Amino acid sequence: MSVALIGLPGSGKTTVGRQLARRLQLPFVDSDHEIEIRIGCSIREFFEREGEVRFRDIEEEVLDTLTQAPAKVVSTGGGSVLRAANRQHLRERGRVVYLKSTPEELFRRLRHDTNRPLLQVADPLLKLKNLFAERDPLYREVAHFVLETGRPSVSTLVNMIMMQLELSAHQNKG
Ligand SMILES: Nc1ncnc2c1ncn2[C@@H]1O[C@H](COP(=O)(O)OP(=O)(O)OP(=O)(O)O)[C@@H](O)[C@H]1O
Ligand SMILES: O=C(O)C1=C[C@@H](O)[C@@H](O)[C@H](O)C1
Ligand SMILES: [Mg+2]
Repeated sequence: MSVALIGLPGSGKTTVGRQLARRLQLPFVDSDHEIEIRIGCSIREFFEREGEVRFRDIEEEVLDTLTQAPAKVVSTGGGSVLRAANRQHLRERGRVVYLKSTPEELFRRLRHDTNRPLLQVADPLLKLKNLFAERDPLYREVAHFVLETGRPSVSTLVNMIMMQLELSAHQNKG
């Protein structure tokens, strides 16, 4: 069964997803990366040229494909939960882990980053606070497990996810 990681930009979906895939011996796929292959340019460029709605259409198609067999670890784009179709595909077709981070923590991590289009604004911390307010309820709705990313290292987070997955596999059997 596939595992999808969801959360705000910078919450660690790609970093944690890669290590988790290694542990589970499953292929790792980053949906943003798949989208960039498909559009033939960076997401940032595409956002500027074609706008967000076109981007979300392509994201929906890519997620529909990635949530189907074969099993894999999927690190999703931060906005993947905005569309109901994506929420349904993610939740019903696999296990979903929400990497929950505070806006302040993300701001510290991403201050110097220029690749995340939504954060190229005058006040990125305010933007992160707004994104959190809008999306945290959606992430929680979709997730089977929620992990706070504040203190744990990446490898601790991976261990915690492994434990949750094993626990839920046992519960499903019993
Ligand atoms: N648990 C953690 N503790 C400390 N730093 C972390 C942790 N997880 C990720 N990071 C760091 O935060 C930054 C963002 O991580 P990453 O690129 O994996 O986030 P993401 O969720 O994939 O972001 P995006 O949605 O924009 O693709 C990276 O520099 C990464 O090394
Ligand atoms: O949070 C978002 O809406 C986004 C996050 C990135 O992962 C990309 O998917 C894109 O930049 C949009
Ligand atoms: Mg990523």
